[in-house]
Amino acid sequence: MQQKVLIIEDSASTISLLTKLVEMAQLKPVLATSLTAAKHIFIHSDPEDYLCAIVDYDLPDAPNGEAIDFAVKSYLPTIVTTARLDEDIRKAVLSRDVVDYIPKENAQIFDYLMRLIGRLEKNKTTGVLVINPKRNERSAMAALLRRHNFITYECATAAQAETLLDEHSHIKLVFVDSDIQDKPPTQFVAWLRKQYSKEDLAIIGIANDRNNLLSARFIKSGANDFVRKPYHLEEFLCRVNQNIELLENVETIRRTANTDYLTGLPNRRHFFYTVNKMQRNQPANQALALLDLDFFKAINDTHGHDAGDEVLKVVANRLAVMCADVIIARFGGEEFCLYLPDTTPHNAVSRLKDIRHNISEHPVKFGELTLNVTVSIGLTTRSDHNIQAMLTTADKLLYQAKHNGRNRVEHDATNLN
Ligand SMILES: Nc1nc2c(ncn2[C@@H]2O[C@H](COP(=O)(O)OP(=O)(O)OP(=O)(O)O)[C@@H](O)[C@H]2O)c(=O)[nH]1
Repeated sequence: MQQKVLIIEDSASTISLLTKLVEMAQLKPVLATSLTAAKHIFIHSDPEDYLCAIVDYDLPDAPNGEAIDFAVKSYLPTIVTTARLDEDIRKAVLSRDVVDYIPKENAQIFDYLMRLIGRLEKNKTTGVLVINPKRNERSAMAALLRRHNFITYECATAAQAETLLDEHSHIKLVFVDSDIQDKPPTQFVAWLRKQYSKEDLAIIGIANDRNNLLSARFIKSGANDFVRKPYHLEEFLCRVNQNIELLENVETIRRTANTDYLTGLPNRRHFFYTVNKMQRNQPANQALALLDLDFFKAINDTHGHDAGDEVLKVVANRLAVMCADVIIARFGGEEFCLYLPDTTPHNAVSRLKDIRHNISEHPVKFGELTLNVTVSIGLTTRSDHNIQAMLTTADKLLYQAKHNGRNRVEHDATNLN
């Protein structure tokens, strides 16, 4: 279900801007121009339907942030907007459990709001671990992170942290306080860094002002960043967001580099990376198949390149659905490669025959057209081969399949019992 954002705002120009931003984020704006109206709307709603509330500090019936209290009490992650921002208002806003505040100074600041809304959505699946022996400090930090929808974990020692990291792979950020007792903190950071790369886990060191040199020591030991205590809420949140966004950007680049743009399947590069890793376990049985569409050029020539693209996407999707347990890649053009670990020759042959059959029996629809598609398959089940040798063998068998009339599987399995 599309999540909603409650906007409590009385300025027409801000309402129009916020409504557009919320819609751009694929969310549904629900508008109230006063606190009374907001109460009326919200009484019939479930807080779970709302991602957050964007609340004006100064409303005609709530001039001193009373609407913020209403949103916070209603369990809505609350972002405050304000036309005036003096020190008293800043303090008044930050004394409440808000996500953040946005001064309505210029249009640029609304980019920040967009990012903030996007983060609230993404943070729901991101874990953050706070390691600090002082319960009050770590609970306060975890509560702050929860306001931003992070899944939080807390512990007092390095040993407990190791267990939590083992158990929860969605932990992407760790705060290591310099006061941990069971290990020297920088040594613990260095140990963590050996287990988790900078692209997989962000580490932020945290210490109080007296330890001037600690920031450098933390970072030299492998921390991504450092926060000095006592911290300003604004700086703390900026650092959290920056570090998390960096991890996400690396993940996006990684995914893009490993994925075929048209079909969404892994590409050749990723295929080799994954298969080489799996081969280290020396599987007893393995099979490799090359699958090539027949007379594909004719589809392009007769019906156009878009029709050809559609055929590639549909076949790729069918392969992905039929072979969820198999490593599949688009090797280029109209050729796909399948690696079947721990599969007996008998099963490999039978599965590839099923795939051939399925593709030939289910034509691809493209607009008004119905396109008959067949594939030729070369399959090797000689598991003593290395992957390069298996590819060469599968390629020869594929050539035979083409030569022997197409729409067939050629394989080298001898014992099919
Ligand atoms: N639409 C589309 N066509 C592609 C893509 N990549 C390669 N092709 C086309 O795929 C066709 C492959 O043609 P051929 O190598 O002659 O193979 P074929 O027509 O399938 O013939 P056989 O393999 O011998 O059965 C060429 O026309 C390429 O331009 C793509 O991403 N999209």
